[in-house]
Amino acid sequence: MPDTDLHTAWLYPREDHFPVLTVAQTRAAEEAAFKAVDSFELMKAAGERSAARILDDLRHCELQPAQVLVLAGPGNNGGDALICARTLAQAGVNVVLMDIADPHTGSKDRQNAKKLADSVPIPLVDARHPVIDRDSWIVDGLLGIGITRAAEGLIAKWIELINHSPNRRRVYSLDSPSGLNCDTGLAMGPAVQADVTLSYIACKLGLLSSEGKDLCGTLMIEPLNCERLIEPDALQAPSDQQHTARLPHRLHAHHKGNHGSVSVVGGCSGMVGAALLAARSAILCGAGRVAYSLLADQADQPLLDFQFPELMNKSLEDVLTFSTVLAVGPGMGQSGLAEQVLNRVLRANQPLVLDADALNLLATDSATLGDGMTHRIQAGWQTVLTPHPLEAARLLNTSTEWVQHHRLSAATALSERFNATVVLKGAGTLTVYKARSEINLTGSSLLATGGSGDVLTGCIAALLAQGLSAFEAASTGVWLHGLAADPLPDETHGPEVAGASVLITRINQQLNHFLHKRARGNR
Ligand SMILES: NC(=O)C1=CN([C@@H]2O[C@H](COP(=O)(O)OP(=O)(O)OC[C@H]3O[C@@H](n4cnc5c(N)ncnc54)[C@H](OP(=O)(O)O)[C@@H]3O)[C@@H](O)[C@H]2O)[C@@H](O)CC1
Ligand SMILES: Nc1ncnc2c1ncn2[C@@H]1O[C@H](COP(=O)(O)OP(=O)(O)O)[C@@H](O)[C@H]1O
Ligand SMILES: [K+]
Repeated sequence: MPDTDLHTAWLYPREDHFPVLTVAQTRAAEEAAFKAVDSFELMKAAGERSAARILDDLRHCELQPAQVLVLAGPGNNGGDALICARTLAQAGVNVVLMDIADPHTGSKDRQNAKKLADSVPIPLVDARHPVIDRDSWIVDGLLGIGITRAAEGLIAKWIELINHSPNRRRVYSLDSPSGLNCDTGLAMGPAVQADVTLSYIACKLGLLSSEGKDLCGTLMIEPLNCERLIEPDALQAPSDQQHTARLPHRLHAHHKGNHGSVSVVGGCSGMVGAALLAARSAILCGAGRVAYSLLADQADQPLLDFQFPELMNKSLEDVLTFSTVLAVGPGMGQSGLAEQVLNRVLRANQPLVLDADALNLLATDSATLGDGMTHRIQAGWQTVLTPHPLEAARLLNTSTEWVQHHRLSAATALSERFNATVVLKGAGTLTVYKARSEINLTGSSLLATGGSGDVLTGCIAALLAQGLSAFEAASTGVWLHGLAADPLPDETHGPEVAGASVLITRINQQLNHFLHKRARGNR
Protein backbone atom coordinates (compact mmCIF):
# COMPACT_ATOMS: atom_id res chain seq x y z
CA MET A 1 0.00 0.00 0.00
CA PRO A 2 1.54 3.35 -0.96
CA ASP A 3 2.29 5.50 2.10
CA THR A 4 0.14 8.37 0.86
CA ASP A 5 -3.01 6.19 0.73
CA LEU A 6 -2.94 5.95 4.52
CA HIS A 7 -3.72 9.64 4.71
CA THR A 8 -6.29 9.95 1.97
CA ALA A 9 -8.50 6.87 2.35
CA TRP A 10 -10.06 5.59 5.56
CA LEU A 11 -11.00 2.26 4.04
CA TYR A 12 -8.62 0.26 1.90
CA PRO A 13 -9.57 -0.96 -0.64
CA ARG A 14 -12.97 0.70 -1.09
CA GLU A 15 -13.96 -0.67 -4.50
CA ASP A 16 -16.08 -3.58 -3.39
CA HIS A 17 -18.95 -4.30 -1.01
CA PHE A 18 -18.26 -6.48 2.01
CA PRO A 19 -20.02 -8.24 4.89
CA VAL A 20 -19.87 -6.78 8.40
CA LEU A 21 -20.00 -9.24 11.29
CA THR A 22 -20.83 -9.22 14.96
CA VAL A 23 -18.28 -10.84 17.27
CA ALA A 24 -20.51 -13.95 17.55
CA GLN A 25 -20.69 -14.23 13.74
CA THR A 26 -16.89 -13.85 13.53
CA ARG A 27 -16.45 -16.64 16.07
CA ALA A 28 -18.86 -18.80 14.01
CA ALA A 29 -16.80 -18.14 10.86
CA GLU A 30 -13.63 -19.08 12.79
CA GLU A 31 -15.25 -22.30 14.00
CA ALA A 32 -16.27 -23.16 10.43
CA ALA A 33 -12.70 -22.47 9.28
CA PHE A 34 -11.31 -24.87 11.87
CA LYS A 35 -12.99 -27.78 10.05
CA ALA A 36 -10.56 -27.29 7.19
CA VAL A 37 -7.56 -25.61 8.77
CA ASP A 38 -5.83 -25.90 12.12
CA SER A 39 -6.55 -22.92 14.43
CA PHE A 40 -2.83 -22.23 14.80
CA GLU A 41 -2.51 -21.99 11.01
CA LEU A 42 -5.16 -19.25 11.07
CA MET A 43 -3.25 -17.37 13.79
CA LYS A 44 -0.06 -17.73 11.73
CA ALA A 45 -1.86 -16.41 8.66
CA ALA A 46 -3.12 -13.40 10.67
CA GLY A 47 0.32 -12.56 12.08
CA GLU A 48 2.17 -13.09 8.79
CA ARG A 49 -0.36 -11.13 6.74
CA SER A 50 -0.08 -8.23 9.18
CA ALA A 51 3.72 -8.32 8.98
CA ALA A 52 3.47 -8.26 5.17
CA ARG A 53 1.30 -5.11 5.33
CA ILE A 54 3.73 -3.40 7.69
CA LEU A 55 6.76 -4.37 5.58
CA ASP A 56 5.05 -2.96 2.50
CA ASP A 57 4.33 0.26 4.36
CA LEU A 58 7.96 0.46 5.61
CA ARG A 59 9.23 0.03 2.05
CA HIS A 60 7.18 3.02 0.84
CA CYS A 61 7.73 5.22 3.88
CA GLU A 62 10.20 8.10 3.52
CA LEU A 63 11.03 8.55 7.21
CA GLN A 64 12.00 5.17 8.69
CA PRO A 65 11.23 4.60 12.40
CA ALA A 66 14.08 3.70 14.78
CA GLN A 67 12.20 0.53 15.78
CA VAL A 68 8.95 -1.41 15.49
CA LEU A 69 7.63 -2.08 18.99
CA VAL A 70 5.30 -5.09 19.07
CA LEU A 71 2.93 -5.33 22.06
CA ALA A 72 1.54 -8.81 22.77
CA GLY A 73 -1.46 -9.07 25.14
CA PRO A 74 -2.57 -12.15 27.11
CA GLY A 75 -5.01 -13.68 24.59
CA ASN A 76 -4.89 -14.86 21.00
CA ASN A 77 -4.61 -11.26 19.80
CA GLY A 78 -1.21 -11.40 21.55
CA GLY A 79 -0.50 -14.62 19.60
CA ASP A 80 -1.04 -12.76 16.32
CA ALA A 81 1.38 -10.09 17.55
CA LEU A 82 4.06 -12.69 18.41
CA ILE A 83 3.87 -14.18 14.90
CA CYS A 84 3.97 -10.69 13.43
CA ALA A 85 7.10 -9.82 15.50
CA ARG A 86 8.85 -12.99 14.35
CA THR A 87 8.06 -12.38 10.67
CA LEU A 88 9.21 -8.75 10.84
CA ALA A 89 12.46 -9.75 12.61
CA GLN A 90 13.13 -12.45 10.00
CA ALA A 91 12.73 -9.78 7.32
CA GLY A 92 15.49 -7.73 8.99
CA VAL A 93 13.30 -5.10 10.69
CA ASN A 94 14.56 -3.71 14.01
CA VAL A 95 11.82 -5.23 16.19
CA VAL A 96 11.46 -5.03 19.98
CA LEU A 97 8.83 -7.08 21.77
CA MET A 98 6.75 -6.52 24.90
CA ASP A 99 4.99 -9.74 25.94
CA ILE A 100 2.57 -9.19 28.79
CA ALA A 101 1.90 -12.86 29.50
CA ASP A 102 3.73 -15.62 31.31
CA PRO A 103 5.09 -18.05 28.62
CA HIS A 104 3.04 -20.94 30.04
CA THR A 105 -0.30 -19.14 30.14
CA GLY A 106 -2.74 -18.40 27.35
CA SER A 107 -4.19 -20.75 24.75
CA LYS A 108 -2.21 -23.57 23.16
CA ASP A 109 -2.04 -21.52 19.95
CA ARG A 110 -0.62 -18.54 21.82
CA GLN A 111 1.99 -20.74 23.50
CA ASN A 112 2.98 -22.13 20.08
CA ALA A 113 3.26 -18.59 18.74
CA LYS A 114 5.51 -17.70 21.68
CA LYS A 115 7.79 -20.68 20.92
CA LEU A 116 8.08 -19.58 17.30
CA ALA A 117 8.86 -15.99 18.31
CA ASP A 118 11.48 -17.23 20.79
CA SER A 119 13.28 -19.08 17.98
CA VAL A 120 14.30 -15.68 16.52
CA PRO A 121 16.48 -13.28 18.57
CA ILE A 122 14.18 -10.33 19.37
CA PRO A 123 15.06 -7.83 22.14
CA LEU A 124 12.47 -7.76 24.91
CA VAL A 125 10.97 -4.75 26.70
CA ASP A 126 9.89 -5.18 30.34
CA ALA A 127 6.07 -5.29 30.41
CA ARG A 128 6.02 -3.88 33.96
CA HIS A 129 7.73 -0.61 32.95
CA PRO A 130 5.73 0.89 30.11
CA VAL A 131 8.01 3.21 28.17
CA ILE A 132 8.56 4.04 24.51
CA ASP A 133 12.01 5.60 24.41
CA ARG A 134 12.61 5.82 20.66
CA ASP A 135 10.87 6.93 17.53
CA SER A 136 8.60 3.89 17.01
CA TRP A 137 6.03 2.24 14.89
CA ILE A 138 3.79 0.27 17.24
CA VAL A 139 1.99 -3.00 16.64
CA ASP A 140 -0.96 -3.21 19.02
CA GLY A 141 -1.79 -6.85 19.82
CA LEU A 142 -3.02 -6.18 23.36
CA LEU A 143 -6.73 -7.02 23.06
CA GLY A 144 -8.92 -8.15 20.17
CA ILE A 145 -12.49 -9.36 19.93
CA GLY A 146 -12.15 -11.22 23.26
CA ILE A 147 -12.41 -8.05 25.34
CA THR A 148 -15.05 -8.47 28.06
CA ARG A 149 -14.41 -5.51 30.39
CA ALA A 150 -12.62 -2.17 30.46
CA ALA A 151 -8.85 -2.58 30.02
CA GLU A 152 -7.15 -2.46 33.40
CA GLY A 153 -3.73 -2.81 35.03
CA LEU A 154 -0.69 -3.02 32.75
CA ILE A 155 -2.82 -3.32 29.60
CA ALA A 156 -4.49 0.00 30.43
CA LYS A 157 -1.08 1.60 31.11
CA TRP A 158 0.31 0.45 27.76
CA ILE A 159 -2.80 1.76 25.98
CA GLU A 160 -2.39 5.19 27.60
CA LEU A 161 1.29 5.18 26.65
CA ILE A 162 0.58 4.31 23.01
CA ASN A 163 -1.87 7.19 22.80
CA HIS A 164 0.28 9.80 24.54
CA SER A 165 3.95 8.96 23.89
CA PRO A 166 5.74 11.64 21.85
CA ASN A 167 7.71 8.77 20.26
CA ARG A 168 4.62 7.20 18.74
CA ARG A 169 4.92 7.51 14.97
CA ARG A 170 2.40 5.08 13.55
CA VAL A 171 0.17 2.55 15.28
CA TYR A 172 -1.03 -0.66 13.66
CA SER A 173 -3.86 -2.34 15.61
CA LEU A 174 -4.26 -6.06 15.01
CA ASP A 175 -7.91 -7.07 14.48
CA SER A 176 -9.20 -4.05 16.45
CA PRO A 177 -7.93 -1.04 18.40
CA SER A 178 -7.38 -2.56 21.87
CA GLY A 179 -10.08 -1.50 24.31
CA LEU A 180 -12.81 -1.08 21.67
CA ASN A 181 -15.92 -3.25 21.92
CA CYS A 182 -16.14 -4.76 18.42
CA ASP A 183 -19.94 -5.09 18.54
CA THR A 184 -20.95 -1.66 19.82
CA GLY A 185 -18.11 0.53 18.58
CA LEU A 186 -17.85 1.98 22.08
CA ALA A 187 -14.58 2.13 24.01
CA MET A 188 -14.93 0.05 27.17
CA GLY A 189 -12.34 2.19 28.98
CA PRO A 190 -8.97 3.32 27.64
CA ALA A 191 -8.73 2.39 23.96
CA VAL A 192 -5.95 2.61 21.39
CA GLN A 193 -6.12 5.36 18.81
CA ALA A 194 -4.80 3.49 15.77
CA ASP A 195 -3.50 4.81 12.47
CA VAL A 196 -4.23 1.53 10.69
CA THR A 197 -6.46 -1.35 11.81
CA LEU A 198 -6.14 -4.77 10.18
CA SER A 199 -9.44 -6.59 10.69
CA TYR A 200 -9.17 -10.36 10.29
CA ILE A 201 -11.67 -12.63 8.52
CA ALA A 202 -14.20 -9.78 8.04
CA CYS A 203 -14.97 -6.26 9.12
CA LYS A 204 -16.58 -6.16 12.58
CA LEU A 205 -19.69 -4.05 13.24
CA GLY A 206 -18.01 -2.06 16.03
CA LEU A 207 -15.23 -0.88 13.71
CA LEU A 208 -17.79 1.10 11.66
CA SER A 209 -20.10 2.22 14.48
CA SER A 210 -20.02 5.08 17.00
CA GLU A 211 -16.39 5.63 18.18
CA GLY A 212 -15.05 2.73 16.09
CA LYS A 213 -14.41 4.65 12.88
CA ASP A 214 -12.44 7.34 14.76
CA LEU A 215 -10.31 4.82 16.68
CA CYS A 216 -9.50 2.58 13.67
CA GLY A 217 -7.71 5.11 11.48
CA THR A 218 -7.41 3.46 8.07
CA LEU A 219 -9.31 0.19 8.06
CA MET A 220 -7.97 -2.77 6.08
CA ILE A 221 -9.77 -6.08 5.89
CA GLU A 222 -7.73 -9.31 5.84
CA PRO A 223 -10.11 -12.19 4.96
CA LEU A 224 -7.50 -14.95 5.59
CA ASN A 225 -9.28 -17.06 2.93
CA CYS A 226 -12.40 -17.32 5.13
CA GLU A 227 -14.77 -15.28 2.89
CA ARG A 228 -16.82 -18.31 1.85
CA LEU A 229 -17.54 -19.22 5.49
CA ILE A 230 -19.50 -16.08 6.24
CA GLU A 231 -23.29 -16.36 6.57
CA PRO A 232 -24.85 -14.89 3.39
CA ASP A 233 -27.47 -12.91 5.34
CA ALA A 234 -24.83 -10.96 7.29
CA LEU A 235 -25.06 -7.16 7.46
CA GLN A 236 -23.66 -5.68 4.23
CA ALA A 237 -21.61 -2.58 3.52
CA PRO A 238 -22.54 -1.76 -0.09
CA SER A 239 -19.99 -0.18 -2.41
CA ASP A 240 -20.40 3.19 -4.15
CA GLN A 241 -20.98 1.26 -7.38
CA GLN A 242 -23.88 -0.68 -5.88
CA HIS A 243 -25.53 2.49 -4.63
CA THR A 244 -24.94 4.21 -7.97
CA ALA A 245 -26.61 1.32 -9.80
CA ARG A 246 -29.75 1.87 -7.69
CA LEU A 247 -30.05 5.58 -8.51
CA PRO A 248 -33.12 6.46 -10.61
CA HIS A 249 -32.84 6.33 -14.39
CA ARG A 250 -33.92 9.61 -15.98
CA LEU A 251 -34.89 9.16 -19.60
CA HIS A 252 -35.04 11.82 -22.30
CA ALA A 253 -38.75 11.07 -22.76
CA HIS A 254 -39.63 11.50 -19.07
CA HIS A 255 -41.97 14.19 -17.81
CA LYS A 256 -42.19 15.43 -14.22
CA GLY A 257 -44.88 12.87 -13.43
CA ASN A 258 -42.37 10.10 -14.01
CA HIS A 259 -40.23 11.43 -11.17
CA GLY A 260 -42.97 11.32 -8.55
CA SER A 261 -44.58 13.91 -6.29
CA VAL A 262 -43.36 14.35 -2.72
CA SER A 263 -45.19 16.23 0.01
CA VAL A 264 -43.62 17.16 3.30
CA VAL A 265 -46.02 17.43 6.24
CA GLY A 266 -44.71 19.21 9.31
CA GLY A 267 -43.45 22.66 10.27
CA CYS A 268 -45.46 23.97 13.25
CA SER A 269 -45.02 27.60 14.34
CA GLY A 270 -41.34 28.26 14.95
CA MET A 271 -40.29 25.06 13.12
CA VAL A 272 -41.31 25.85 9.55
CA GLY A 273 -37.66 25.67 8.46
CA ALA A 274 -37.49 21.93 9.18
CA ALA A 275 -40.26 21.19 6.68
CA LEU A 276 -38.72 23.54 4.09
CA LEU A 277 -35.33 21.84 4.44
CA ALA A 278 -36.93 18.44 3.74
CA ALA A 279 -38.87 19.85 0.78
CA ARG A 280 -35.81 21.58 -0.71
CA SER A 281 -33.83 18.38 -0.29
CA ALA A 282 -36.56 16.36 -2.07
CA ILE A 283 -36.57 18.66 -5.11
CA LEU A 284 -32.74 18.67 -5.36
CA CYS A 285 -32.71 14.87 -5.05
CA GLY A 286 -34.79 14.59 -8.20
CA ALA A 287 -38.48 14.40 -7.20
CA GLY A 288 -40.62 15.68 -10.10
CA ARG A 289 -42.86 17.91 -7.95
CA VAL A 290 -42.62 18.84 -4.29
CA ALA A 291 -45.13 20.45 -1.96
CA TYR A 292 -45.28 21.14 1.74
CA SER A 293 -48.22 21.30 4.08
CA LEU A 294 -47.52 23.24 7.24
CA LEU A 295 -49.08 22.93 10.67
CA ALA A 296 -48.04 26.46 11.63
CA ASP A 297 -50.71 29.12 12.22
CA GLN A 298 -51.51 31.00 9.00
CA ALA A 299 -49.83 34.11 10.42
CA ASP A 300 -46.56 32.17 10.84
CA GLN A 301 -46.58 30.64 7.35
CA PRO A 302 -44.30 32.12 4.69
CA LEU A 303 -46.04 33.29 1.54
CA LEU A 304 -43.67 31.04 -0.37
CA ASP A 305 -40.12 29.75 -0.15
CA PHE A 306 -38.45 32.61 -2.03
CA GLN A 307 -35.20 30.69 -2.61
CA PHE A 308 -37.11 27.68 -3.92
CA PRO A 309 -40.28 29.09 -5.53
CA GLU A 310 -40.80 25.74 -7.31
CA LEU A 311 -42.05 24.35 -3.97
CA MET A 312 -45.83 24.44 -3.49
CA ASN A 313 -47.70 25.23 -0.27
CA LYS A 314 -50.82 23.06 -0.05
CA SER A 315 -53.46 22.03 2.47
CA LEU A 316 -53.33 18.58 4.03
CA GLU A 317 -56.26 17.30 1.98
CA ASP A 318 -54.61 18.60 -1.20
CA VAL A 319 -51.29 16.92 -0.54
CA LEU A 320 -53.04 13.62 0.12
CA THR A 321 -54.38 13.62 -3.44
CA PHE A 322 -51.31 15.30 -4.99
CA SER A 323 -48.45 13.16 -3.67
CA THR A 324 -47.08 9.76 -4.51
CA VAL A 325 -44.90 9.83 -1.36
CA LEU A 326 -45.39 11.61 1.97
CA ALA A 327 -42.59 12.69 4.31
CA VAL A 328 -44.06 13.41 7.70
CA GLY A 329 -42.61 14.78 10.91
CA PRO A 330 -39.94 17.46 10.34
CA GLY A 331 -40.74 20.30 12.76
CA MET A 332 -44.25 18.91 13.27
CA GLY A 333 -44.44 19.31 17.04
CA GLN A 334 -46.54 17.08 19.24
CA SER A 335 -49.75 19.10 19.57
CA GLY A 336 -53.26 17.67 19.31
CA LEU A 337 -53.34 18.94 15.71
CA ALA A 338 -50.06 17.10 14.97
CA GLU A 339 -51.57 13.88 16.33
CA GLN A 340 -54.70 14.29 14.16
CA VAL A 341 -52.59 14.97 11.07
CA LEU A 342 -50.38 11.96 11.72
CA ASN A 343 -53.43 9.77 12.21
CA ARG A 344 -54.77 10.96 8.85
CA VAL A 345 -51.55 10.25 6.92
CA LEU A 346 -51.02 6.85 8.53
CA ARG A 347 -54.28 5.82 6.87
CA ALA A 348 -53.18 7.14 3.45
CA ASN A 349 -52.26 4.58 0.82
CA GLN A 350 -48.93 6.17 -0.08
CA PRO A 351 -45.40 5.23 0.95
CA LEU A 352 -44.57 7.21 4.10
CA VAL A 353 -41.26 8.43 5.52
CA LEU A 354 -41.81 9.12 9.22
CA ASP A 355 -39.25 11.25 11.04
CA ALA A 356 -38.74 13.37 14.15
CA ASP A 357 -42.01 14.29 15.92
CA ALA A 358 -43.99 11.75 13.88
CA LEU A 359 -41.83 9.14 15.64
CA ASN A 360 -42.15 10.85 19.02
CA LEU A 361 -45.94 10.86 18.64
CA LEU A 362 -45.95 7.17 17.70
CA ALA A 363 -43.93 6.51 20.88
CA THR A 364 -46.65 8.07 23.06
CA ASP A 365 -48.72 4.89 22.78
CA SER A 366 -51.79 6.85 21.59
CA ALA A 367 -54.47 4.25 20.87
CA THR A 368 -55.62 6.11 17.74
CA LEU A 369 -52.12 6.21 16.26
CA GLY A 370 -51.62 2.57 17.26
CA ASP A 371 -54.77 1.69 15.26
CA GLY A 372 -53.54 3.76 12.32
CA MET A 373 -50.21 1.94 12.33
CA THR A 374 -51.91 -1.47 12.63
CA HIS A 375 -54.07 -0.52 9.65
CA ARG A 376 -50.91 0.27 7.60
CA ILE A 377 -49.22 -2.93 8.63
CA GLN A 378 -52.27 -5.02 7.68
CA ALA A 379 -52.62 -3.20 4.35
CA GLY A 380 -48.91 -3.84 3.63
CA TRP A 381 -48.22 -0.18 2.75
CA GLN A 382 -44.58 0.88 2.64
CA THR A 383 -43.22 2.81 5.61
CA VAL A 384 -39.74 4.11 6.37
CA LEU A 385 -38.87 5.19 9.92
CA THR A 386 -35.77 7.36 10.42
CA PRO A 387 -35.12 7.55 14.19
CA HIS A 388 -31.96 8.86 15.80
CA PRO A 389 -30.96 6.82 18.88
CA LEU A 390 -33.14 8.85 21.30
CA GLU A 391 -36.21 8.51 19.06
CA ALA A 392 -35.51 4.78 18.72
CA ALA A 393 -35.22 4.53 22.51
CA ARG A 394 -38.59 6.23 22.97
CA LEU A 395 -40.23 3.86 20.46
CA LEU A 396 -38.71 0.84 22.20
CA ASN A 397 -39.40 2.21 25.68
CA THR A 398 -35.75 1.89 26.62
CA SER A 399 -32.68 4.12 27.08
CA THR A 400 -30.49 5.69 24.40
CA GLU A 401 -27.58 3.87 26.02
CA TRP A 402 -29.27 0.51 25.44
CA VAL A 403 -29.93 1.42 21.81
CA GLN A 404 -26.31 2.43 21.26
CA HIS A 405 -25.14 -0.86 22.79
CA HIS A 406 -27.54 -2.89 20.62
CA ARG A 407 -27.94 -0.86 17.42
CA LEU A 408 -28.58 -3.77 15.05
CA SER A 409 -31.03 -5.51 17.41
CA ALA A 410 -32.83 -2.23 18.13
CA ALA A 411 -33.30 -1.45 14.42
CA THR A 412 -34.43 -5.03 13.71
CA ALA A 413 -36.96 -4.96 16.57
CA LEU A 414 -38.46 -1.70 15.26
CA SER A 415 -38.60 -3.03 11.72
CA GLU A 416 -40.46 -6.13 12.83
CA ARG A 417 -42.83 -4.24 15.08
CA PHE A 418 -43.85 -1.69 12.44
CA ASN A 419 -43.31 -3.83 9.33
CA ALA A 420 -41.17 -0.90 8.19
CA THR A 421 -37.73 -0.12 6.84
CA VAL A 422 -35.83 1.42 9.73
CA VAL A 423 -32.94 3.86 9.39
CA LEU A 424 -31.16 4.01 12.74
CA LYS A 425 -29.12 7.20 12.39
CA GLY A 426 -25.74 8.13 13.85
CA ALA A 427 -22.11 7.25 13.10
CA GLY A 428 -22.50 4.00 11.12
CA THR A 429 -26.17 4.46 10.18
CA LEU A 430 -27.99 1.14 9.80
CA THR A 431 -30.82 0.47 7.35
CA VAL A 432 -32.83 -2.60 8.28
CA TYR A 433 -35.87 -4.34 6.88
CA LYS A 434 -36.34 -7.45 9.00
CA ALA A 435 -33.44 -9.81 8.10
CA ARG A 436 -31.98 -7.51 5.41
CA SER A 437 -29.55 -4.91 6.68
CA GLU A 438 -26.93 -2.48 5.37
CA ILE A 439 -24.47 -0.18 7.12
CA ASN A 440 -23.47 3.16 5.64
CA LEU A 441 -19.83 4.04 4.97
CA THR A 442 -20.19 7.70 3.96
CA GLY A 443 -20.58 10.77 6.16
CA SER A 444 -18.85 12.30 9.12
CA SER A 445 -19.63 14.65 11.98
CA LEU A 446 -20.21 17.29 9.27
CA LEU A 447 -23.74 15.87 9.34
CA ALA A 448 -24.12 16.45 13.08
CA THR A 449 -25.88 19.78 12.64
CA GLY A 450 -29.47 20.91 13.24
CA GLY A 451 -31.71 20.12 10.27
CA SER A 452 -29.46 17.41 8.83
CA GLY A 453 -32.07 14.74 9.61
CA ASP A 454 -34.75 16.79 7.81
CA VAL A 455 -32.50 16.87 4.74
CA LEU A 456 -32.15 13.07 4.92
CA THR A 457 -35.94 12.65 5.13
CA GLY A 458 -36.41 14.69 1.93
CA CYS A 459 -33.68 12.74 0.18
CA ILE A 460 -35.19 9.32 1.01
CA ALA A 461 -38.69 10.52 0.03
CA ALA A 462 -37.37 11.74 -3.35
CA LEU A 463 -35.73 8.39 -4.12
CA LEU A 464 -38.91 6.55 -3.13
CA ALA A 465 -40.92 8.84 -5.42
CA GLN A 466 -38.55 8.00 -8.27
CA GLY A 467 -39.32 4.29 -7.97
CA LEU A 468 -36.75 2.81 -5.59
CA SER A 469 -38.06 0.26 -3.10
CA ALA A 470 -38.40 1.45 0.50
CA PHE A 471 -35.23 -0.39 1.58
CA GLU A 472 -33.10 0.82 -1.33
CA ALA A 473 -34.42 4.40 -1.14
CA ALA A 474 -33.55 4.43 2.56
CA SER A 475 -30.09 2.88 2.37
CA THR A 476 -29.05 4.71 -0.81
CA GLY A 477 -30.57 7.94 0.57
CA VAL A 478 -28.36 7.60 3.65
CA TRP A 479 -25.33 7.02 1.39
CA LEU A 480 -26.17 10.11 -0.72
CA HIS A 481 -26.72 12.23 2.40
CA GLY A 482 -23.32 11.11 3.76
CA LEU A 483 -21.63 12.01 0.46
CA ALA A 484 -22.18 15.66 1.41
CA ALA A 485 -19.10 15.19 3.59
CA ASP A 486 -16.98 13.63 0.82
CA PRO A 487 -14.87 15.71 -1.56
CA LEU A 488 -16.44 16.64 -4.87
CA PRO A 489 -14.41 15.83 -8.01
CA ASP A 490 -12.74 19.28 -7.95
CA GLU A 491 -11.95 19.19 -4.20
CA THR A 492 -9.12 17.57 -2.23
CA HIS A 493 -11.05 17.46 1.04
CA GLY A 494 -14.70 17.62 1.97
CA PRO A 495 -15.82 20.36 4.38
CA GLU A 496 -15.50 19.91 8.15
CA VAL A 497 -18.31 22.30 9.13
CA ALA A 498 -21.47 23.35 7.28
CA GLY A 499 -25.14 24.11 7.88
CA ALA A 500 -27.99 21.86 6.73
CA SER A 501 -28.78 24.11 3.74
CA VAL A 502 -25.23 23.60 2.47
CA LEU A 503 -25.67 19.82 2.81
CA ILE A 504 -28.59 19.96 0.36
CA THR A 505 -26.47 21.67 -2.30
CA ARG A 506 -23.60 19.23 -1.83
CA ILE A 507 -25.93 16.21 -2.00
CA ASN A 508 -27.29 17.55 -5.29
CA GLN A 509 -23.74 17.98 -6.65
CA GLN A 510 -22.78 14.46 -5.59
CA LEU A 511 -25.97 13.00 -7.07
CA ASN A 512 -25.20 14.67 -10.39
CA HIS A 513 -21.59 13.50 -10.24
CA PHE A 514 -22.58 9.86 -9.69
CA LEU A 515 -25.33 10.02 -12.35
CA HIS A 516 -22.79 11.37 -14.88
CA LYS A 517 -20.30 8.73 -13.82
CA ARG A 518 -22.87 5.97 -14.35
CA ALA A 519 -23.78 7.41 -17.75
CA ARG A 520 -20.07 7.28 -18.68
CA GLY A 521 -19.96 3.60 -17.68
CA ASN A 522 -18.51 4.14 -14.17
CA ARG A 523 -15.22 5.30 -15.66
N1 LIG B 1 -9.76 -17.81 17.04
C1 LIG B 1 -9.15 -17.73 15.85
O1 LIG B 1 -9.27 -18.58 15.02
C2 LIG B 1 -8.38 -16.56 15.51
C3 LIG B 1 -8.28 -15.52 16.39
N2 LIG B 1 -7.49 -14.54 16.15
C4 LIG B 1 -7.17 -13.54 17.13
O2 LIG B 1 -7.69 -13.88 18.39
C5 LIG B 1 -8.33 -12.74 18.97
C6 LIG B 1 -9.32 -13.17 19.97
O3 LIG B 1 -8.56 -13.82 20.94
P1 LIG B 1 -9.10 -14.11 22.40
O4 LIG B 1 -10.43 -14.70 22.32
O5 LIG B 1 -8.07 -14.92 23.08
O6 LIG B 1 -9.24 -12.68 23.02
P2 LIG B 1 -8.28 -11.40 23.08
O7 LIG B 1 -8.94 -10.39 22.26
O8 LIG B 1 -6.87 -11.71 22.75
O9 LIG B 1 -8.39 -10.94 24.60
C7 LIG B 1 -8.67 -11.88 25.61
C8 LIG B 1 -7.58 -11.89 26.61
O10 LIG B 1 -7.49 -10.65 27.21
C9 LIG B 1 -7.87 -10.74 28.58
N3 LIG B 1 -8.71 -9.61 28.83
C10 LIG B 1 -9.93 -9.43 28.33
N4 LIG B 1 -10.37 -8.24 28.68
C11 LIG B 1 -9.40 -7.66 29.43
C12 LIG B 1 -9.29 -6.44 30.06
N5 LIG B 1 -10.25 -5.56 29.98
N6 LIG B 1 -8.18 -6.14 30.76
C13 LIG B 1 -7.23 -7.06 30.81
N7 LIG B 1 -7.29 -8.26 30.19
C14 LIG B 1 -8.36 -8.54 29.53
C15 LIG B 1 -8.57 -12.03 28.76
O11 LIG B 1 -8.36 -12.44 30.07
P3 LIG B 1 -9.58 -13.03 30.95
O12 LIG B 1 -10.80 -12.20 30.67
O13 LIG B 1 -9.72 -14.42 30.52
O14 LIG B 1 -9.09 -12.85 32.33
C16 LIG B 1 -7.86 -12.87 27.71
O15 LIG B 1 -6.65 -13.35 28.23
C17 LIG B 1 -8.91 -12.04 17.77
O16 LIG B 1 -9.19 -10.70 18.02
C18 LIG B 1 -7.77 -12.20 16.78
O17 LIG B 1 -6.78 -11.22 17.00
C19 LIG B 1 -6.67 -14.56 14.94
O18 LIG B 1 -5.51 -15.22 15.31
C20 LIG B 1 -7.34 -15.25 13.80
C21 LIG B 1 -7.72 -16.60 14.19
N1 LIG C 1 -20.83 11.67 13.50
C1 LIG C 1 -21.66 11.39 12.49
N2 LIG C 1 -21.26 10.59 11.49
C2 LIG C 1 -22.10 10.30 10.48
N3 LIG C 1 -23.37 10.76 10.39
C3 LIG C 1 -23.80 11.55 11.37
C4 LIG C 1 -22.99 11.89 12.47
N4 LIG C 1 -23.71 12.69 13.29
C5 LIG C 1 -24.92 12.85 12.72
N5 LIG C 1 -24.98 12.17 11.57
C6 LIG C 1 -26.15 12.08 10.67
O1 LIG C 1 -26.78 13.37 10.63
C7 LIG C 1 -28.20 13.20 10.65
C8 LIG C 1 -28.76 13.90 11.91
O2 LIG C 1 -30.13 13.65 12.01
P1 LIG C 1 -31.00 14.15 13.25
O3 LIG C 1 -30.34 13.72 14.52
O4 LIG C 1 -32.40 13.71 13.01
O5 LIG C 1 -30.85 15.72 13.12
P2 LIG C 1 -31.92 16.89 13.12
O6 LIG C 1 -33.00 16.48 14.09
O7 LIG C 1 -31.18 18.10 13.59
O8 LIG C 1 -32.41 17.05 11.74
C9 LIG C 1 -28.45 11.71 10.61
O9 LIG C 1 -28.58 11.30 9.27
C10 LIG C 1 -27.18 11.14 11.22
O10 LIG C 1 -26.93 9.82 10.84
K1 LIG D 1 -5.56 -5.15 19.08
